[in-house]
Formats: sequence, structure tokens, C-alpha cells
Amino acid sequence: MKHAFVPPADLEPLQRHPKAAAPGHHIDLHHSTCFGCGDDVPLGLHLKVIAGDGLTVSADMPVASWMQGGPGVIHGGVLSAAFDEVMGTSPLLIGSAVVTAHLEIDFAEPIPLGSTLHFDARILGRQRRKVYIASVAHIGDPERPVASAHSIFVTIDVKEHFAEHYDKRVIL
Ligand SMILES: CCCCCCCCCC(=O)SCCNC(=O)CCNC(=O)[C@H](O)C(C)(C)COP(=O)(O)OP(=O)(O)OC[C@H]1O[C@@H](n2cnc3c(N)ncnc32)[C@H](O)[C@@H]1OP(=O)(O)O
Repeated sequence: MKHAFVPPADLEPLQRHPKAAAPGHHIDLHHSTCFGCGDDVPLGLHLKVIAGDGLTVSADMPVASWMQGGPGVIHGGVLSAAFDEVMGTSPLLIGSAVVTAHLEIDFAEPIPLGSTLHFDARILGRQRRKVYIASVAHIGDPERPVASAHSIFVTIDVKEHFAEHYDKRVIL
């Protein structure tokens, strides 16, 4: 797939954290009202991110009618949110909490409603607090990606980062 993102050549390689979810197990990172993964939001993506081998994760997402953008196909923003969630969950494999700093999406093909998107993501490495992650998505044929994403996530101290906004959180 064509893309313009060039990760730094000198990325520090990373090791899987000893307490990371085992391959095949769900990574339960966020909270029940997270738009990306929460069970308690009626119109959320409800993504279940699964740990893979090494520094990889995967997830499946049925493309529902409410995700429509162009007629009969997924909205690009919904697809971007799904990539954000899948990639943003993966740093738990290295024991880090992160937020998105930079997210690039390449849209290769229209993605029809009713299909199931399969996401694979891989942590490429770290440069100081920046964690570089790449992801691809297909709808049945892994040799024919329909979209891909490249991102920079930045590690945070969760309590400190969200302190100012925590009291405005929504509990359903
Ligand atoms: C686990 C907790 C729950 C997490 C939920 C995850 C849900 C899914 C993921 C998301 O959607 S997160 C929500 C969307 N993202 C945000 O709300 C983040 C908003 N941005 C910020 O809070 C700050 O800009 C950020 C924490 C990313 C960075 O601010 P800091 O002051 O902590 O760090 P700094 O500005 O020094 O940047 C650290 C490094 O990142 C680099 N950087 C920052 N923004 C960048 C950017 N936009 N593009 C590229 N690099 C960037 C910056 O240049 C620097 O690189 P160097 O080490 O090389 O100097």
C-alpha cells in the first residue's frame, strides 16, 4: 500500500512486558464508557483488541450501518477512530500508557457496510516518549489491505495527564 510516513531509522527496539496479556488474550486497557472499546456506550466501536505474538495486536470490527459515510461504505472518521483505538491499546504490551500525538491514515479501497474489518497493528519502536506504531486493515484477504495507518503515541502518566478533566468524565 502507498504511504508517505517514514519512521526514524534509529528507533529503539522494545521488549514485551513480562506482565503483558498472553497471545490470544484480550487487552482490557480503557474503561467501560470508552468510545473505542467500552461495553456501556450504545454507539461505540466495541473493539476487543487481542494480543498477538511479539509486539503485535489484532481486532475485528463489523462495519455497521451507523458507520456509513459515502453511500454503502464506512465513514473515514470512523475508520480512523478504529485505527486509533487498536494502535493506542498496543503499548500495553510494553507496559506503557499512551495518548495519540499523530495519526495518518491511507484509504486504499471503499469499505462496504456489512463487511468485517480485520486490523493488525505492530509497535515499531520508541524514541524517547514517542512510540511508533503501524497498522493495516483488510476485509477478508490479508494480501489485499483496504487501509493502513501510521502513528506516533506519546507515553503519559495517566493520573497526571487526565487530572484536569477527570471530574467531567461521563459515567453511564
Ligand atoms: C491509558 C489511558 C487512556 C487512553 C485512551 C486512549 C484512547 C485512544 C487513543 C486516543 O484517542 S488519545 C486522545 C487523543 N490524543 C490526545 O488527546 C493527546 C493530546 N495531546 C497532548 O496531550 C500532548 O500534546 C502530548 C501528551 C501528546 C505531548 O505533550 P507533552 O507536553 O507531554 O510532550 P512534548 O510536547 O514534550 O512531546 C513529547 C514528544 O512527542 C513529540 N510530539 C508531540 N506532539 C507531536 C505530534 N503531533 N507529532 C509528532 N510528534 C509529536 C514531541 O516533539 C516530543 O518529541 P521529542 O522527544 O523528539 O522532543
